[in-house]
Amino acid sequence: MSSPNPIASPVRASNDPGPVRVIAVASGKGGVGKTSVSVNLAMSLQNAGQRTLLLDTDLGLANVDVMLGLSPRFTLSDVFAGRCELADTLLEGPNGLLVVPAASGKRHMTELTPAQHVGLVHAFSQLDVPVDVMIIDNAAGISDSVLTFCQAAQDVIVVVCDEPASVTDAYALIKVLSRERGVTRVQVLANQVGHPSEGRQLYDKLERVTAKFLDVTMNYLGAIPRDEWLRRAIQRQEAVVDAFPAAPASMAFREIAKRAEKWQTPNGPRGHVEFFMERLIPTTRSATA
Ligand SMILES: Nc1ncnc2c1ncn2[C@@H]1O[C@H](COP(=O)(O)OP(=O)(O)OP(=O)(O)O)[C@@H](O)[C@H]1O
Repeated sequence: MSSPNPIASPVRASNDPGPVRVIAVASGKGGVGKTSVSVNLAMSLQNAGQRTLLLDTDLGLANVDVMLGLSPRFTLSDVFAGRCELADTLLEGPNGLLVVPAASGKRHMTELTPAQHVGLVHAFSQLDVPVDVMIIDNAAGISDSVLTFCQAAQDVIVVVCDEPASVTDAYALIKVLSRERGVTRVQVLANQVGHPSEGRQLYDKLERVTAKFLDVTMNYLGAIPRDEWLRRAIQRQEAVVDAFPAAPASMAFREIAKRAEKWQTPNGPRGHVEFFMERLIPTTRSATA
């Protein structure tokens, strides 16, 4: 197997971390900016002093590592193939951000079997790194994997943009999460907006229809402007918050991160998977072992 990964060695801080906050980023429709949101939100939280782990679960079209200019030696696909341990995949990104990369182009891997899900969450329970926040960058669509990761998270951010398909696909995702997976709260983030009011209008559109048909609490998280600096940062393989901190998108991401930091971690686990995910942190592990 691999040589020992320095990041994966026990580096637990002496102060016990609180429960890890798990935030899933999803969108329904592809290409709305979900990975850009995941990367920049994770980076903003890390820069604000939250020890953050960014998990790329998009096994079909992974690109978190590409966006951050990282060169994975192992990816999640290797974990599933038994070629390495989860700890071997851990990469250290800018400012100490931890990244678990997925593998691009493995279309057949986009759907995890229930056993692989259990294996993954079990592998997370074995990780011995202190983390305050875990951001999950999901694949587009409404696959079982997406639903499971969203269900496992304490908060779900649904990214929308100003395209009719984005709003209808976001609604379809929220509907399944609410009706089939017991998700009761959804944060909506509008991306690529031309004007702040555009974000609010998108949210209102979505909220009207969810209020009518679904039993789910919606919250407007805010908007990220359409920003040429973000595209340039992608070309430089950096998070825009690091490459161009004064860019409008960077300022918006920092605001969103501040809001996310204030979210209350629920007292009890929502479901079986969340129970295991919470074992990511050592204190809970000993309490639940
Ligand atoms: N706020 C923004 N301003 C300008 N361009 C943006 C913004 N957000 C995303 N983009 C553009 O949209 C493209 C797609 O973004 P991204 O890869 O983050 O989307 P995605 O939803 O994760 O896609 P996929 O579904 O394929 O994983 C980016 O390469 C970038 O050019």
